[in-house]
Amino acid sequence: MIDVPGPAIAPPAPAIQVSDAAIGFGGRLLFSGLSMRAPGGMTTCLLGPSGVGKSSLLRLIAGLLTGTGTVTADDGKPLSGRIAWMGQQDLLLPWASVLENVTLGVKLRGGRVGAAERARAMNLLDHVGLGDRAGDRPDALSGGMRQRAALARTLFEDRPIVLMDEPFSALDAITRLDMQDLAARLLSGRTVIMVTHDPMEALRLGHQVFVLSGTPARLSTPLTPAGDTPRAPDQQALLMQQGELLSRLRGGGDAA
Ligand SMILES: Nc1ncnc2c1ncn2[C@@H]1O[C@H](COP(=O)(O)OP(=O)(O)OP(=O)(O)O)[C@@H](O)[C@H]1O
Repeated sequence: MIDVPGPAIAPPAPAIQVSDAAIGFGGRLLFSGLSMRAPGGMTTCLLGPSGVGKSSLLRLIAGLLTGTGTVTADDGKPLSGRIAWMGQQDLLLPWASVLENVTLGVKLRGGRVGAAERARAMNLLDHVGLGDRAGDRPDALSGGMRQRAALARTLFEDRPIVLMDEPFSALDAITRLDMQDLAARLLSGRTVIMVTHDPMEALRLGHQVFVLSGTPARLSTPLTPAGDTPRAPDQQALLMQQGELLSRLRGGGDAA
């Protein structure tokens, strides 16, 4: 957890268990009998070909999509209210300042943004390197800065579970590496499930990496890269695992 002023320390992040999940649209089954565990306080990455059902699985976990099966936390408490979401589009309100965007959740819940909330948001903006841009409108920021603002907004919600759907895919390669470093640092200790198209991103950030593939889709046995995150992209072991993931993505991988 990052050092932010606030009344409470976030409790330990729970593990998430998906059991026997199935989703279909218009008579087409994306997957069925799918089970997956995302360990508490760790990052689980999900790769797979376009259209296989990664976002649908993430939305099912978020409770945004109805399917069958169960999604539970291992502490026995409901998931509702404990999940923050970050997607590919930053969804910043163009007429609000960066600071107002970060604290938006308070207003959406009918609350008032007071000095404590502003201080916490400013602290987060400092952490993502936007402390001096708090008063700017989002259209004055670069794409990378906007994603950093979106990350600050996600962190402001201070939820133990963070679901991320291709959060960095719109960024150039270098900005993306920087964002991965930042995310690994700031999301440490939370239970994160991240959908990405980039095997190296998954290997840099994930404590476990699944590939979802096939029709209907199945999950591979997870890869579990060694070492702390974010891992250096030029590690020999990571490059070999990248090859393994690419082969799984092309359909040659194992399915659990
Ligand atoms: N609400 C919906 N109604 C009907 N079909 C849907 C809906 N949501 C997703 N689909 C379909 O389900 C399939 C899987 O979509 P999903 O977005 O989960 O895939 P994905 O693996 O995340 O793809 P991508 O990597 O391209 O984002 C697609 O064929 C998509 O058109």
